[in-house]
Amino acid sequence: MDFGTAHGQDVAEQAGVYKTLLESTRAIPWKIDWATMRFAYIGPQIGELLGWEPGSWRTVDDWVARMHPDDRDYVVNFCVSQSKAGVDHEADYRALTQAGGYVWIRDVVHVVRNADGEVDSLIGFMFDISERKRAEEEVLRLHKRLEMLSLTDGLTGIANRRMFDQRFQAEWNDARRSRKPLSLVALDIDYFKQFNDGYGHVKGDECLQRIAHALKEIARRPRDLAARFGGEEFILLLPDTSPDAARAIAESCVQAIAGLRIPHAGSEAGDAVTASLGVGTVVVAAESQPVDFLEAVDRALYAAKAGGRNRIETVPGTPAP
Ligand SMILES: Nc1nc2c(ncn2[C@@H]2O[C@H](COP(=O)(O)OP(=O)(O)OP(=O)(O)O)[C@@H](O)[C@H]2O)c(=O)[nH]1
Repeated sequence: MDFGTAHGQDVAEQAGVYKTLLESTRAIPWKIDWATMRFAYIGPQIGELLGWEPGSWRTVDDWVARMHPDDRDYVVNFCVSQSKAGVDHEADYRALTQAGGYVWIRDVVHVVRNADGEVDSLIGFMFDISERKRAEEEVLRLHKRLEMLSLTDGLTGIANRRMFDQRFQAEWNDARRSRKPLSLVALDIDYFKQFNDGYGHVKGDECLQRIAHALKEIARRPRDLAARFGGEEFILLLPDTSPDAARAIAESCVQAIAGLRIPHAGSEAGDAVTASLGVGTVVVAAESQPVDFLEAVDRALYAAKAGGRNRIETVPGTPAP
């Protein structure tokens, strides 16, 4: 019996089994020779996944060239430094397909050292993680949407009280640093209870929507914000806005609402929908509080109500422009 041949056959058979195993998994095996930086092997599955034939993967440059440009620097630097240090690692990146698309890959890399402890080669597996990435992106998208919804008023689609509170605090802090005037315009629809009673809640909702839309058109500078404060009350946050400019914006609100000509037979302030407004401007001092300013503007609004409605009142002591 020729043991040598039998042993040789066993080894060959075993190698065949391993090759079949490697090439029938969904993960794509590969090997790079460290000295030459050439692919010693890449599984044929790569052709199925990316469209590039196995033979076209010659050197690491082919790998780098077929990576999304935005991922390239980070992934290459990371993999090279880990490999040089002899540390096993993994990296996620988008691989270019022959058709011009991208597939998310997780590359899991093992650093093989020779008897002297020097890096001999890299072997690894590429996994197609597109599904997982899609799921992650979907979660992120839903999260952003949820966050946006939590800051938006459901009826009118403009900012809600929560968003106003956040932005007001941020602008307050900014105004304190910059010493630039910060203005608020608070607006409450007149005799809205009678409107609902006379025309019904659906028309009431429609009225709120139209007014919200008009206010959003007025608060149009990038940092301005029109928000529904609650019920039939709205508020405009106007950073870097002088008392005169804030007053002019309040007047625009009055005109815009008049321009909508929403009939309101039950109003004692006219035969169309009107609003009462409070306006205030502050140059923020170190010790002053946003809530005090907001309350002062709200008091001006109620002074406008008490004064007969369909008018604008200004917070007393509003600083000169
Ligand atoms: N249709 C509709 N009505 C609302 C909504 N939110 C608040 N309201 C109504 O707004 C009305 C507010 O009434 P009041 O607070 O008495 O104020 P008003 O009738 O406008 O009186 P003045 O503000 O004093 O002129 C109530 O009838 C609420 O039901 C809403 O989302 N949709």
